[in-house]
Amino acid sequence: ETVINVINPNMTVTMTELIAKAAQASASPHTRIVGRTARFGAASIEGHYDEAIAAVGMLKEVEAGDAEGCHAHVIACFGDPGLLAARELSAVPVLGIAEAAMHAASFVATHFSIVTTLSRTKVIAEHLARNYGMEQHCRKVRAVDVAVLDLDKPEANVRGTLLGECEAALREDGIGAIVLGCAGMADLAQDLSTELGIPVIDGVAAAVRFAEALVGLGLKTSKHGDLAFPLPKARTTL
Ligand SMILES: NC(=O)NC1=NC(=O)NC1=O
Repeated sequence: ETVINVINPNMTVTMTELIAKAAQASASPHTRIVGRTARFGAASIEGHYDEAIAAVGMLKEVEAGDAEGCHAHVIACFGDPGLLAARELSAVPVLGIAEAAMHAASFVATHFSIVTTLSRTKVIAEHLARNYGMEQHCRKVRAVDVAVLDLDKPEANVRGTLLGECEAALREDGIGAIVLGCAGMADLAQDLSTELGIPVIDGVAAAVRFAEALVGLGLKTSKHGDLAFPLPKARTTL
């Protein structure tokens, strides 16, 4: 059995449930998904400050997963908060949903656009695309301006707004695929992909399958050099 620790770095349990459901739907039969929720940080992550404090709570859940002997971690927030810190901390593979989604999109299209939540978080996705060497593939980061915790509210009409933004991207951006820029959109990818007739990628599903692939390849996070375990020293623990 492969155990994948899927961490919601925000503190909203209903989002963890949506994420874990999407993760299990994507996983192979012999993979067990353990969904974990950050117990320190923010109810939702919508900016640099939220990401900084959420990373601390996320890292505690990496420790919990490692203590349980999980085979890989998925950081299920589109900012990939604390990704390299988690890779230092853990010896098993750690994937962020943004990195996984962008790579999946680059395998099926020459160019893609990202559709995320609030306009103020677009810069975070732009920084990630640059850091991941994806600037040649990522044409544009768009936003639907729906708050993360409103994504599951019927009155927010997220599906309709997302569909409209995706159609504009298809018309204007010269792309072949769309990346959904929030873990809270995980349940919408399939439906939008069918409606638009193009790959619409949810990073939760992509990260779970890539994690299974790395485990299957016997690959673990390298502890030589940059991602070696953190140096022992006095630290404030939660
Ligand atoms: N772009 C985003 O809004 N990302 C996210 N904020 C969260 O709280 N979870 C996400 O995936």
